[in-house]
Amino acid sequence: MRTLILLRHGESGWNSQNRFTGWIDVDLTPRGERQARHSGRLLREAGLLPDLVHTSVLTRAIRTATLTLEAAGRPRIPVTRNWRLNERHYGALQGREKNAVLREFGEERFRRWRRSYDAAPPPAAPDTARGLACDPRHAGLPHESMPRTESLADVTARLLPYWHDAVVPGLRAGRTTLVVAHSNSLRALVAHLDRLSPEELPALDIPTAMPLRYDLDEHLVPLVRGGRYLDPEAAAAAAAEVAAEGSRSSRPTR
Ligand SMILES: O=C(O)[C@@H](CO)OP(=O)(O)O
Repeated sequence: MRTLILLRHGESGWNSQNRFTGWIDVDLTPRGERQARHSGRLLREAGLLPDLVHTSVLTRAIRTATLTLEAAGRPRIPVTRNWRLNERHYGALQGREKNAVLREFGEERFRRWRRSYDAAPPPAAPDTARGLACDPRHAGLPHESMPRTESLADVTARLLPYWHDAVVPGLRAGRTTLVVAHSNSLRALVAHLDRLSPEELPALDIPTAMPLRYDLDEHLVPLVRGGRYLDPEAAAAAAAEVAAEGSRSSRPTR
């Protein structure tokens, strides 16, 4: 059996302000830091100690991984970072308040942009892609392929090569593997593992900083479809909050 743990970063500044974030590099709030440490304690209590870690190149995932590993008592294990685990590029919606986007474009478009498989939000301005191309974190991503918006299908297409080339070998070698990423890169990964259909995808919401355990057979098929959250009740409540974004106001950052 192989064990994979999926973890969305803790609350970021723009999560608390209810803003679309995407590739914008927003840091954790103090609450997000506490959530990350709590995730580490949950791992330790469950005796689920990672051997390998993969994160995106975004600060909120990198810092969540660091704080989680410290609290789990595994601060020095190998961590690999790659842009392919980044959040979905949310195009021109990045930085905008979810409530305002819902009011401006209506429920149906808002839902399609957030949770459908194939709809991409309107693209960001071309100069944003030029800025990303200069960032050394995206070395290996050709300038002309730098995204200006992404659907979940696009995220799946850029994520799966990393899954197969970098994550799967560790799992096959029997290493307990932690992947610290984002709402939509993890939705893409869960959809792949659980073979979710495009019709099942809209109902999938990943809460912040709730470790999700997948035990996989030798073909990397989950023994339990959907995996198991280490704290299932808290995860269900937090996932319902994510689903309701757009209709909630921002949260004070403490
Ligand atoms: O804004 C984003 O980048 C993501 C995560 O916060 O939003 P959503 O969960 O709505 O896809």
